[in-house]
Amino acid sequence: MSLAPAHRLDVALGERSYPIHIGPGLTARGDLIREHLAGRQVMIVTNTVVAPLYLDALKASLGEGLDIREVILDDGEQTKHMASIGLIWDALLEAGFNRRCTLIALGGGVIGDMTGFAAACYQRGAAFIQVPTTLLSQVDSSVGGKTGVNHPRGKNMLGAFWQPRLVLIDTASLKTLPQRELSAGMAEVIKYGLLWDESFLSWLEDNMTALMALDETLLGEAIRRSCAIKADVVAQDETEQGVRALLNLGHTFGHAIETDQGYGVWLHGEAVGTGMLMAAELSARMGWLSSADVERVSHIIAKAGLPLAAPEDMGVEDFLKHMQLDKKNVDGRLRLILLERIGRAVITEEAPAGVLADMLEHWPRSSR
Ligand SMILES: NC(=O)c1ccc[n+]([C@@H]2O[C@H](COP(=O)([O-])OP(=O)(O)OC[C@H]3O[C@@H](n4cnc5c(N)ncnc54)[C@H](O)[C@@H]3O)[C@@H](O)[C@H]2O)c1
Ligand SMILES: O=C(O)C(=O)C[C@@H](O)[C@H](O)[C@H](O)COP(=O)(O)O
Ligand SMILES: [Zn+2]
Repeated sequence: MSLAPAHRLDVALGERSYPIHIGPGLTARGDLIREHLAGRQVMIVTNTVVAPLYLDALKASLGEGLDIREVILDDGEQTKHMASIGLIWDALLEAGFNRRCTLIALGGGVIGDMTGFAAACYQRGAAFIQVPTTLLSQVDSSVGGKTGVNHPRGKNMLGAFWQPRLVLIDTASLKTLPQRELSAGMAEVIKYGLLWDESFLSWLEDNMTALMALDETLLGEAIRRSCAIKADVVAQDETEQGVRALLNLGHTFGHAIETDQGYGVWLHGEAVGTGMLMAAELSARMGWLSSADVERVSHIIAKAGLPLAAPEDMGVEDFLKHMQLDKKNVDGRLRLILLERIGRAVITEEAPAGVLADMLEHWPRSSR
């Protein structure tokens, strides 16, 4: 008999509710996946880095009697565009798959976001399952159903809300993850503490050194707590009409950096790390955070190995140009996620333009 996963959480969305299983070795638990397949037809979507590491194990665990195909995409954020979605659709049609097929995303957030988007549109909606293999995708992108691709003018500008049927998180897959990617994922973990749960932030401060050294028990706990917060927020506001926007803390600045520098030059998590510190500094200028609070944010972001300075060639106007296109804005008014205090984020249109511009002008810059 198979062992139970270490943790199970649920994203409560009525008839579209789904489980998140977290634990080491879950890539071998094809039985958990089989329960959620729409039919016999299975398309695994992965990339050239992840396929040699985990594709065979996943296929073997799915067992007999299925029609399993695969599409192996190029790697990287720069591949997160419509042409890659076309390749997934081509593979599905080539295989003759119908509406009762299931797409499985095996990889990081780029693969997860694209597989979900391809599934959302395929024959007006096919089932999909997330098997996330980076820290970032395990704590954030695999949960909540935001799917999509980038446009040269802006991050995630084309997409759909489309929920997976299952999120299967094998924490052992983090052993092969490069340290830079671990840091990037840690940015989104820190985000939950900053926006929702001060006690989680304190726990991260106490344990960051061990987490960055891949302590398995602590990482499992960080992933569980992160997914629990995300599942809670998404269950309250699936399509970002209100509270879900708080999950965008640091992203207005971060997406501006990613778009400006060219996708993949700054990792998403790196840009979010710097963006969260910028949000903290602006919150202090609004009179909400103290300078000790900002120092606290700066310290944990640095401890996770994330950059603090903005790109040296990005001026105030570059930031503002990208921020004007942000999806949260309403009728041309800039909406930001700032911190009222540590552990409590707010959506605001109140930041004065002059204060924002001054903050951006004096922000430290460096080359990468
Ligand atoms: N949908 C959401 O809610 C949401 C949330 C956060 C981020 N995102 C998106 O996620 C993307 C970033 O995801 P990411 O940080 O996972 O990047 P990624 O998908 O590019 O993966 C990072 C790198 O790690 C490699 N990799 C993956 N698993 C590995 C493993 N186990 N061992 C070794 N290498 C491995 C990948 O091939 C890639 O080179 C961005 O596009 C971002 O916009 C989406
Ligand atoms: O799930 C959410 O909601 C988030 O905002 C999570 C973010 O970490 C993630 O980067 C998301 O893709 C950003 O969404 P966008 O709507 O700002 O493109
Ligand atoms: Zn993010």
